[in-house]
Amino acid sequence: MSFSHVAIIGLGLLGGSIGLAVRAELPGTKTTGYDADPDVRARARERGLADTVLDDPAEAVRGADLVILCVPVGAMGEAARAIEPGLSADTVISDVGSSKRSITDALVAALPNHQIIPAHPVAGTENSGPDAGFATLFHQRWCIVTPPAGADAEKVASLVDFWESLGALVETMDAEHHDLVLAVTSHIPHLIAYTIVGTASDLEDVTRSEVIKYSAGGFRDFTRIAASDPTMWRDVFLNNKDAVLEMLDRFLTDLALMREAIRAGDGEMMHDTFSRTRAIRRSIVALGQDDPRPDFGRADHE
Ligand SMILES: NC(=O)C1=CN([C@@H]2O[C@H](COP(=O)(O)OP(=O)(O)OC[C@H]3O[C@@H](n4cnc5c(N)ncnc54)[C@H](O)[C@@H]3O)[C@@H](O)[C@H]2O)C=CC1
Ligand SMILES: O=C(O)C(=O)Cc1ccc(O)cc1
Repeated sequence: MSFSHVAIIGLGLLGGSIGLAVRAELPGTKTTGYDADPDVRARARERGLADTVLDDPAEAVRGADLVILCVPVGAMGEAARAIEPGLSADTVISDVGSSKRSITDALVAALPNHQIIPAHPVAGTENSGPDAGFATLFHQRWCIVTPPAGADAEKVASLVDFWESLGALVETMDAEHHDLVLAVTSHIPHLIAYTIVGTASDLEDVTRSEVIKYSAGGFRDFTRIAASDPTMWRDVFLNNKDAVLEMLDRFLTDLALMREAIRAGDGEMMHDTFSRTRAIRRSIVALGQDDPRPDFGRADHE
């Protein structure tokens, strides 16, 4: 069964991209949308991020067979409560949040009588808001679906089909495993970027203009990630606390080993580690999972 009416709650980067992608890839599917911010709703109408943008969350989901919540992780429960009056009994409720365990709990608590099938398209940029979305965001990107125990298999299959239609590669796993994997592949890298850019800008003997001027090195890549939305990332760390702390402990142990290698002049240890990590990068490139688009990450890229 394919979905005929998709409602999108939150019309920023992810919600806007879903709306544009549905129009491009599933032209027979109707989209409606809502955002809590009236300025975002106005911009979403101008850009046509959904066929119809409504001023009321319950009206935005009325008649939809799939609702996708595209709001910050910490706002999922509130957004779910606001749509409840407009839902039908068999509407599938999904989301795109970057962590999964706490969102699943919040959605099940808010909508205990509905089919909740959370998902996380591992696709994004450092840009946010209604101008940031683009139709090809999900092409050749993983989307991880995390069905809770007892989820309706047919509805899970429909959600998998939906994401594949938007160009994504889909994997299913449980929410706990998702949170652990994403802690190390996404959440901690963002934490490192936020921290190193903060450290550099706090240095008293390096001026701000020097930080900007000489940022052509590895630092420049960190500044892109450190420009990501503060509300979104605050919510990720508040909601994936256990997995992030577990992976952060491991990372800090490895960082301390690296500090000791530098202190002891242990070039062999450094060379071994850097060779291993270079091989990881090369296997990612060989799998075609780096992004060949030179301007990927820019909202105006299409
Ligand atoms: N930015 C990224 O690269 C990625 C983000 N995600 C996840 O997607 C979700 C959305 O992120 P973005 O689209 O980047 O954020 P965004 O900031 O571009 O858009 C979020 C929108 O939600 C609206 N909103 C907030 N609370 C609301 C509520 N209660 N009801 C209705 N609208 C509400 C905001 O006004 C905003 O327009 C987050 O949960 C994030 O973790 C997932 C993959 C990638
Ligand atoms: O822009 C980047 O480098 C990202 O890492 C985008 C991103 C951010 C959050 C996610 O949950 C998934 C992807």
